[in-house]
Formats: sequence, structure tokens, C-alpha cells
Amino acid sequence: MFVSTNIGSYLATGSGLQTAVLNELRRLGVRPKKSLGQNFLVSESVLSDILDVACIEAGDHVVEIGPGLGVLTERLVRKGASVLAIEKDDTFARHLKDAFAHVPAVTVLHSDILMLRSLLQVLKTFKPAHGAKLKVVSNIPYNITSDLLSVLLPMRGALQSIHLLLEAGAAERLTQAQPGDKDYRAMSVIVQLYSQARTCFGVSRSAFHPVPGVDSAVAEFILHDQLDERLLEHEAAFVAFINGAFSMKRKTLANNLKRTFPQPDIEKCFDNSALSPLVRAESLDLDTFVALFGCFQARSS
Ligand SMILES: C[S@@+](CC[C@H](N)C(=O)[O-])C[C@H]1O[C@@H](n2cnc3c(N)ncnc32)[C@H](O)[C@@H]1O
Repeated sequence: MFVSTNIGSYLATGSGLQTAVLNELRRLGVRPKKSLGQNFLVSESVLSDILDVACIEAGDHVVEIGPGLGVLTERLVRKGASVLAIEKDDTFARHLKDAFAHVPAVTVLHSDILMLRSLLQVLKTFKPAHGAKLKVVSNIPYNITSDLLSVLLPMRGALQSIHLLLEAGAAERLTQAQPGDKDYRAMSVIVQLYSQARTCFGVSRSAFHPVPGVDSAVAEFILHDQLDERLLEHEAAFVAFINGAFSMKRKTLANNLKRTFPQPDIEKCFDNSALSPLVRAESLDLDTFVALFGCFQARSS
């Protein structure tokens, strides 16, 4: 047994994961923090299903955000993966460093993933020598979902895929919303820009301790190798354009764009794309946004 924690010894004895998690929390003297979204997985079958959908195999390099007690971390290592485990909580980061101290396949980074300015650099250092891209597999706090995806999705050079346990509604919104749906928003367009997304399976709230108020789902984002070539060199500007287009839900697209573009450009570009002046961002697909953005770019250069 390479892990010296009670979670590890649970694997040896075959007692319940829920009991092992509760015992470990008691041993560490911690109460789960709501502010850090600390709901721990206590379902062996969900852990195993996550490894399956993420196609984890020996030699994979996996980034795990919010490893907590290290339950998923340990399953990843048992599959033969190397894991970069990034944990914000002081107690858990210390616990993970102790628990995996003699496991060379695990690197623990005590950090807030959203404050890590050098994340891309860290990921590049962790990348395997043969150059294969990294997989992200994580049970994250629900409240960082959008911020985290905004950071990870553009990292196609470093990342191959992202599998996240999310609040079920958010997973559905992010992976399934299409133009015209009430849940279609800026993040839906950004997800489509960068990835092929789907909801893999639902997870009952009873699979966690403490039990959260909502069910969860595992969402998958397979990152595109290439960005649409019309956006090369303009990636950040396009994302800002999309956020601007959706900024005021009640306003028309033209009104939302007014703050950034001169009225004649708006009229000309809407005309070029055969768009009504009253159209709303919620009804346009990615391709139309790319064409519209291209027109604004051409007129401003
Ligand atoms: C939902 S719990 C998951 C714990 C563990 N992975 C599991 O499945 O049992 C979320 C974890 O993310 C950590 N966390 C919260 N915000 C974070 C952040 N900004 N950066 C890194 N870790 C964070 C929490 O401390 C907690 O360990």
C-alpha cells in the first residue's frame, strides 16, 4: 500500500468509502468548508465510472483540481497515471503532501487554481517527455465552474480533455444549450469554440459527503486541436466580443455591441450577415458570431 492514509487502508480492508472519508475527516479534525465547495465523493462506482469516461490509462498525465482527501487521486495513480494535484485548502494540501510523500507519480501543489498566474508554465513542466497532452479530471467546487473553464478551455496546446463533476444543471447548460434555448449564453458559445462537449452521466447527490442540495453530472470537454483559422491572432478579442454580445440579457445584440463598435459598422456588418437589427445574441450560432466578428475586425483595420 503506497498511501499511508486511512483512505489507503480502506482499499486494503474493503470497508466502506463513506466510513473511510468520515474517519479521515475526523482524524484531520476538519469540518467540510462550504466556501470551498467541500463535498467529498463517497461512491466507489462513481469514481470508477469517472476513470472509465476519461479513458485513464497507464502513462497518462492527469491534472486534478481540488483533490481534497485524495480519493480520486489514489484511483488515478492505481490506473498508472501521474497526477498533478492542485489544492487550495491548507489542511488538505498538507495532508496530501504527507499521504503521497512516497508516491513519485503524485505532485501536490498547494495553490488556488484561479490565482495561479503561471498555470500554463506549470502544466508545460508537468507534460510528459514524449509530448502527449494532459487530461484534467476533477470533482471541483461548483462555484468556480465558469472561471475554471475560462482558464482551461483555451489551453489546447497543453490539454487534451477535461472531465469535471459539476452541478447537474450547469453540466447540461454548458454542454447542451443551443441557439434559441433559454440556457444559451456566452459560455455556451465559448465551450463550442474550444471543445466538443457532452454530459457523460448523472451523479446522485447521495454520492457525496456532506450531501449537497443538488445532483451532479460528469461533463466532458474534448479540446479542439486547432482554433477556427478566421480567429487566429484574435482569440482573446473574440472571447471579449462574445462576452460583450451577451452582456445585457434584455438588450438586442446591436445595443450590446454599441459600447464597443461605431453604429455604421454595426449596421454594415449586420447587413453583411443578413441579421435583423433586433436580433439577440441568444439566437446566433458560433459560425455566425465568427463571421460577424470578422466583419468588425476588417472594418477596424
Ligand atoms: C468538491 S470537493 C472535491 C474533493 C475531492 N476531489 C473528492 O472528490 O472527494 C472540492 C475540492 O476543491 C478544493 N478547492 C476549492 N477551491 C479551490 C481552488 N480555487 N483551487 C484549488 N482547489 C480548490 C476544496 O478545498 C476541495 O478539496
